Amino acid sequence: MKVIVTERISENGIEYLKKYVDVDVKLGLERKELLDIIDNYDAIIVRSVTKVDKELIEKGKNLKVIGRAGNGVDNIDLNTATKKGIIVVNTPEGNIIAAAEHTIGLMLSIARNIPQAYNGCKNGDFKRNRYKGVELNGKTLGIIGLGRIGSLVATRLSSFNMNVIAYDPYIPDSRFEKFGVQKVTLDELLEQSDFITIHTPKTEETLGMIGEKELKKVKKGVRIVNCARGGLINEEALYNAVKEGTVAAAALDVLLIEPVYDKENKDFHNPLLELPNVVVTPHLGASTVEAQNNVGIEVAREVVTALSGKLYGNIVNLPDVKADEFNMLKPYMRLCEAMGALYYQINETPISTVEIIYRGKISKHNTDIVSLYALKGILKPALKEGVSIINARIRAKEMGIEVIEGKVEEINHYSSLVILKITDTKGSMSQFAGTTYGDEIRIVECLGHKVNFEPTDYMLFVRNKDVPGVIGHIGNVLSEFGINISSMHVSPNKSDGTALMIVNTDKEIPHEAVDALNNLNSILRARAVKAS
Ligand SMILES: NC(=O)C1=CN([C@@H]2O[C@H](COP(=O)(O)OP(=O)(O)OC[C@H]3O[C@@H](n4cnc5c(N)ncnc54)[C@H](O)[C@@H]3O)[C@@H](O)[C@H]2O)C=CC1
Ligand SMILES: O=C(O)C(=O)COP(=O)(O)O
Repeated sequence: MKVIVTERISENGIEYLKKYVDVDVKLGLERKELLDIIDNYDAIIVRSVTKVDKELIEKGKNLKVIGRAGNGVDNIDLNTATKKGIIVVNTPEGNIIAAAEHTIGLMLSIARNIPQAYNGCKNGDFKRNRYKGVELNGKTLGIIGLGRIGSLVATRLSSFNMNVIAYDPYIPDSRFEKFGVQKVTLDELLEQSDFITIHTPKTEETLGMIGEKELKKVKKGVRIVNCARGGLINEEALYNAVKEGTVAAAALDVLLIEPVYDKENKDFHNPLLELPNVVVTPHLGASTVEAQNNVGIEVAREVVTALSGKLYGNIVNLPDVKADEFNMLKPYMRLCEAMGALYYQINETPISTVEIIYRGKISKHNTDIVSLYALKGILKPALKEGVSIINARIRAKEMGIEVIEGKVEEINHYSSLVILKITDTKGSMSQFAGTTYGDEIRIVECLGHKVNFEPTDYMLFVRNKDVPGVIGHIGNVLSEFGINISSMHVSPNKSDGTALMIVNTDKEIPHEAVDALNNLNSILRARAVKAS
């Protein structure tokens, strides 16, 4: 496996990668050079500069993993990566302390005019009254986005005796309580805060979320910090608000358009830099020895794990599963993939709805990843290599399939059961249900029949007349092709005189054998099927 690293990550990360894969560290590549060579690589590792956009991903024909040595993934086209079944991993925890501490550093800087005073000193200006600042003590701090970094800032600045309020519509009240932060609306935050800091990711929704309209609502003299992403606070609106004096000062670690770091940037210009009370740092939030050691080694581990096909860890485009929960869910993943795989092997009609119902103990777990395996199983016979668990949900949606998931704690007989109800476009429903015993998986209901079989790679599904001698006929045909039966399950349907027979065999059943079976009078329909 070959991995390209396009931005500086720590040596410990590179050393780790070298133990498992071929690594090319190519810093400062021009965009065109990267586009030309990307198809040589199975994985790419970047920080915030390399734009892993649609064009690059599409050129990376062999890409399986995109690793982000850091937190924000807005430089990666997640949609295209997901559609292509490429795993995107990041290191969301490794640099959050660094980012929180930098935020606080910036806040103190603009409270006390430290950068300006330092510059003044360098130029022989010791006039203290020019740099009189304000204290954080007793002031109201408004945090937009109370996630990992926002909450670190909250707890640290509470000890400065700040009154901390926050706006974050996506988290439960318990998170505000946990950090001793008052939950407010965005308008309340704007109206009440003496200091505002923003810690949301950059998304379509958050880009420009603090604009002209919002800056009209702030307390006069507010100080604002942005150590998240450039443009979350509209730069033109901020410029005007600082110029007018509504905003007393701003500190930005990030800009909407950032020059390429570590290169000369003669053309770089941003009007905000002309304002004496705006302080800018060159995206330094994650630049500490500790944070870079953390994210370097973490990204290396994540990429190696993902390349080896293990689907847990910080996978951005998969549900969050920890290694121990992943191991516990593994048999259910196999079970659901196998149950799903049966549908298109024994039906032709396109699907309109897939219902996945988790009953019993399994219902208490986060089963999102199990559902992805069910969808992958269902779509695999139709899409072959074009579907993976990364893109299964998108592919299902593209095919017009509605996916419904349900959980019911109550259960009889089994400790856990997963039920798969697949409704086709003509309105008929095929139902499968299965359970696990330790690592073993069993399908216990199939198309209205109570059964009990292990889905394996070589199986025969037979609908036959429920008459004596059919088992012998099937045995004879298979033996003519040198195929051994390893187990057999028969489930008669008393009402119509037919039976469903599931036969597990020791090798693949060729077309000729299936044709021979279908020619038997007692057999209504025989199909060779696979569990995956
Ligand atoms: N300057 C730097 O070097 C660094 C910058 N960052 C940036 O910081 C961002 C935040 O990082 P984390 O705290 O780890 O992310 P996180 O995902 O833990 O927290 C983000 C929070 O923002 C909230 N949020 C999302 N949309 C919102 C909206 N419209 N209004 C209010 N809240 C909203 C979410 O509910 C979540 O609680 C990253 O996405 C990255 O862009 C991260 C590390 C270093
Ligand atoms: O981790 C993040 O989101 C950052 O913004 C840090 O970016 P960097 O890796 O220092 O280019």
